[in-house]
Amino acid sequence: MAPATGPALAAAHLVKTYSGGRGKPAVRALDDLGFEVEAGTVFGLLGPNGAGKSTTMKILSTLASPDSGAAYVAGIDVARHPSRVRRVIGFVAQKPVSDPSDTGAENLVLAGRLQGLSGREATARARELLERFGLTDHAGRQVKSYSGGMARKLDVAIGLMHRPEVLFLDEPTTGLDPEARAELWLELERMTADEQLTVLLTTHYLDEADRLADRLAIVDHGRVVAGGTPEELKNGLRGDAIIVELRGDADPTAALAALDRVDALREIGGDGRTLRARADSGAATLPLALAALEAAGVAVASATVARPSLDDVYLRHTGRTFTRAQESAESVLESAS
Ligand SMILES: Nc1ncnc2c1ncn2[C@@H]1O[C@H](COP(=O)(O)OP(=O)(O)OP(=O)(O)O)[C@@H](O)[C@H]1O
Repeated sequence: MAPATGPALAAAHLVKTYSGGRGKPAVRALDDLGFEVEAGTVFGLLGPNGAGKSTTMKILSTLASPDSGAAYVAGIDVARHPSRVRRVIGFVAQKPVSDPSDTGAENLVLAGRLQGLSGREATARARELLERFGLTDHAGRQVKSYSGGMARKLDVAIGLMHRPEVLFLDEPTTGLDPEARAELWLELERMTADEQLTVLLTTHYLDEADRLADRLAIVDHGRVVAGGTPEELKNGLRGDAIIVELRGDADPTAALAALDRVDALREIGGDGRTLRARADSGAATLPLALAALEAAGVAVASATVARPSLDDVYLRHTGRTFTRAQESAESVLESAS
């Protein structure tokens, strides 16, 4: 019988608290967080800013230690054997790692040499990765002349030089324009199909998680609040979402009360002028909802029916929409800076 192979990544009961500093309260970044990732798959950690994604990634990649709990990469205990773990992982951080005054090829070869490849091996691997990421024609140009998308692809290639078993991608498309994001998604999909790689991806883009991740953990306040494939998570929500945007002069409280009177609607909630509810059949229920709003004198700017999205999954598990969570995290970060 073949030996049982364990998960490529495992985090169990991770707790991490940062001291607040200068009289501020301590921050519990991770609060009993855990998940497992099967080898050869892409696993997404999805959550708004401050949810604890980067801290989790830092612990798994040996850059930080948890207060308690355990983490394993390729079956290796991260706390006990950090240098063994470092040999099997690649890490693509949010900030670029390439030297802007060197060429793309020089950056790759240097990264390979630092990872212990011979000059010949590094040159061959660099050529292979430049080809894979469509950078061959730009290999001899200084990185400072690259577009944001090209520089990001080079960062990913640098992380792959030593053929890691596990690649960490920390918010890979943050800061890229939509076209460059779409292109990088395509490259990442090709990369995971070609290389026998396990990928841990953090993102605060719902569409990115939906597109790239085989399985997801939705992280909120340092905990995994839901996990599964994107489809499983969405299918777990019965029925369609009805989204109503109120006109500026409409009263959201009166609108919520009006929707409450429609029997076919459930999980009614609101974020400012955007109201959401669920119904088994969105198309059949929308006219009833609009009639109830009209009868209550509530002016509607627009109304839509949508199949469940990851935003609905997030709302179900955290009680707030992803956009609202992201906005409030950003305002906390702004007031702290
Ligand atoms: N070095 C640190 N010192 C103090 N607090 C920290 C430190 N690093 C992270 N935190 C706090 O821990 C919490 C989790 O942060 P973390 O960076 O892990 O979240 P995240 O989900 O990755 O968010 P982001 O997308 O902004 O990186 C946040 O409240 C953050 O402010």
